[in-house]
Amino acid sequence: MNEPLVLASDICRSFPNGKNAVLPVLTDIDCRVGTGDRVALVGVSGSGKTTLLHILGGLDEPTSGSISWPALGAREELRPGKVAFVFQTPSLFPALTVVQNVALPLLLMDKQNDATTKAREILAKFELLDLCEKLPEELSGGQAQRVAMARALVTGARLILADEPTGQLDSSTATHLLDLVLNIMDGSDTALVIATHDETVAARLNTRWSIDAGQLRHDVMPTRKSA
Ligand SMILES: Nc1ncnc2c1ncn2[C@@H]1O[C@H](COP(=O)(O)OP(=O)(O)OP(=O)(O)O)[C@@H](O)[C@H]1O
Repeated sequence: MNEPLVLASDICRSFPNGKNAVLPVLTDIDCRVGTGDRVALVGVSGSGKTTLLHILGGLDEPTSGSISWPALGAREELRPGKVAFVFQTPSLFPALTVVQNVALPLLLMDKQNDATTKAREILAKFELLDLCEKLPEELSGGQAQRVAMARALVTGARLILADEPTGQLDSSTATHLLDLVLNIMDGSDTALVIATHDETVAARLNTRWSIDAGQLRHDVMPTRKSA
């Protein structure tokens, strides 16, 4: 059953824009993310992809409209256990090793006992076991994004929101990251929403949302198998 994780209705988001002016970014947006969904959120730079992801994950609130998380609970209960973010810019803690970075959300959830074991398990799936004791500064961009993805998946969150996770990677590194993510999530109920400029990334996901001039268009794509 495709259970609703996020329901957004008539969402508008505007920002102050100089004296007495506002910048409307999102206008009357309706959307739903259900269990197991794989959504590509596309749109030109500045179209509002990050803004929408932040609203869907409860990091930001709409100016008007309503949003709820029927299967997840209240906004303040979403993170880190139920909703996980992968940010556009590097977000690993520089003083923590790879395995410590990935274990961190489990520690925040008071799951100290098996945090390191779980972190190592997910790092193995991302082909990163040999980098466990490295610091973020010792990683390539592609390795760092794999660690960030591993950290998002380690808690068993039911919704992963990834903001251009491949945006700074070359195409073969980007493809490898996406292959790993889709294979690891294959058959899982966890939903994935990826904001991307990259049409090859978007083509790998079965639902496509595009933002243009504040409006969200929904295109359902034929299901594609991960490589
Ligand atoms: N906190 C803020 N205050 C004011 N304006 C903002 C704020 N956050 C976003 N904006 C504006 O909202 C618009 C949409 O920004 P957003 O980052 O959501 O776009 P995007 O599609 O994710 O862009 P990119 O692909 O370049 O990351 C931009 O014009 C941006 O300047």
